[in-house]
Amino acid sequence: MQPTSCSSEPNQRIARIAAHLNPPNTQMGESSGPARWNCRAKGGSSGFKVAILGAAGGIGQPLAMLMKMNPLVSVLHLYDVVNTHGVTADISHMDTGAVVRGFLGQQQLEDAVTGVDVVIIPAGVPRKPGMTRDDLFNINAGIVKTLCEAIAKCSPQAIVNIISNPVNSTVPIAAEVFKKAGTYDPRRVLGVTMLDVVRANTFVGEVMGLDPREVDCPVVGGHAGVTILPLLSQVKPPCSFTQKEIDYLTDRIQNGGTEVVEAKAGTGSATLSMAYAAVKFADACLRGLRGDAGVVECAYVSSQVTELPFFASKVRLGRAGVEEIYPLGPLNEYERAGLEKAKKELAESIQKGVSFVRK
Ligand SMILES: NC(=O)c1ccc[n+]([C@@H]2O[C@H](COP(=O)([O-])OP(=O)(O)OC[C@H]3O[C@@H](n4cnc5c(N)ncnc54)[C@H](O)[C@@H]3O)[C@@H](O)[C@H]2O)c1
Ligand SMILES: O=C(O)C[C@H](O)C(=O)O
Repeated sequence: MQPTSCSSEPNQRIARIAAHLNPPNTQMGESSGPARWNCRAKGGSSGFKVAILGAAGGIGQPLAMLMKMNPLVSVLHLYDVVNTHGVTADISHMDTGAVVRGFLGQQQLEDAVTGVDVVIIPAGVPRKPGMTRDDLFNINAGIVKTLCEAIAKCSPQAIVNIISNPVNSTVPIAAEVFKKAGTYDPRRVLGVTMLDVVRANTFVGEVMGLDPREVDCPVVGGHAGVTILPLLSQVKPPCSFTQKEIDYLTDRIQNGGTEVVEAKAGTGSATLSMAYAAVKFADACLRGLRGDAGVVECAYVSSQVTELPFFASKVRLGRAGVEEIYPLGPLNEYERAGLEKAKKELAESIQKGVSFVRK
């Protein structure tokens, strides 16, 4: 039997492995030059380059694991201000195609985002019981702004998936940062509201005795309280709900995040279901980038569906990012009343985000 062919000499191979087991000193704030800590010098599969910013966090870790399993990803950049090396070492042992590289601290941020196709941002603090998502604004607004400044500079063509709360404000913040840098493409900045759809499909499935994988419930508006507007009249397969079921489902979908925050009792908010939803959404973005037809998901984007500058609705994803935004479709009276409430709160959250960057 012929030995497997390999381009490098055995000594070089060992040296390469040793280099990655003894990474350069990259404690927070220290830079180690452009090489960084590459867990493998060569990748297996051809595919897309994805960066996760906030990769060592509650969402970031399972998200990184699931993205390492995604066959569309060939290079995975993991960035955080703490603990990136541990997460990178751990995930890099998975025998899937993507090459994993870790980046630690602000000085490595630009390297982390350079040349990537998709950036996913779950960086920032989560809620504790009694807090609203807007209570996170003071800390997370600045984090998202800094991260987007680096993306605007180093990867202006990247598709950006924003998870950090309050999404209703952090997406406008990102848009303003890109506008300031002269690199804004509204098709490429997307707020991730997928978890609302995931929850809606699950809860509708429970009530109607359906497999949640067969349920498609659009959720529009935004990602906080009353701005989360499930369109139960448009559920597929078509379902006939009683008013009691509609009240129950609307309340449960709008407060699904709070349900998890309270159950976690001060230790954080949804992380595992969010990582699942984030990967589902990022995978849709990657399939769109690849040129797949008919990739449609809900997302919070720059929009003309209502008079507000940002709104979540069904969008078609393609090579350029958001290639089409679908109208809301026929709403019943209950949903029209919900829409008015949602728009009022959304308008304030959007303005708050815009003012934060323009001040
Ligand atoms: N969009 C959604 O549906 C949704 C769902 C769940 C959570 N979230 C939000 O996601 C965010 C993260 O939640 P989590 O549970 O992972 O929190 P976490 O505290 O567990 O993790 C956040 C990570 O961000 C990192 N971080 C902090 N500042 C950073 C910076 N400047 N640059 C890079 N990384 C930085 C932290 O070091 C940490 O590892 C929160 O704002 C939360 O509200 C959104
Ligand atoms: O509820 C939160 O604070 C986190 C997230 O937005 C969620 O919906 O689970």
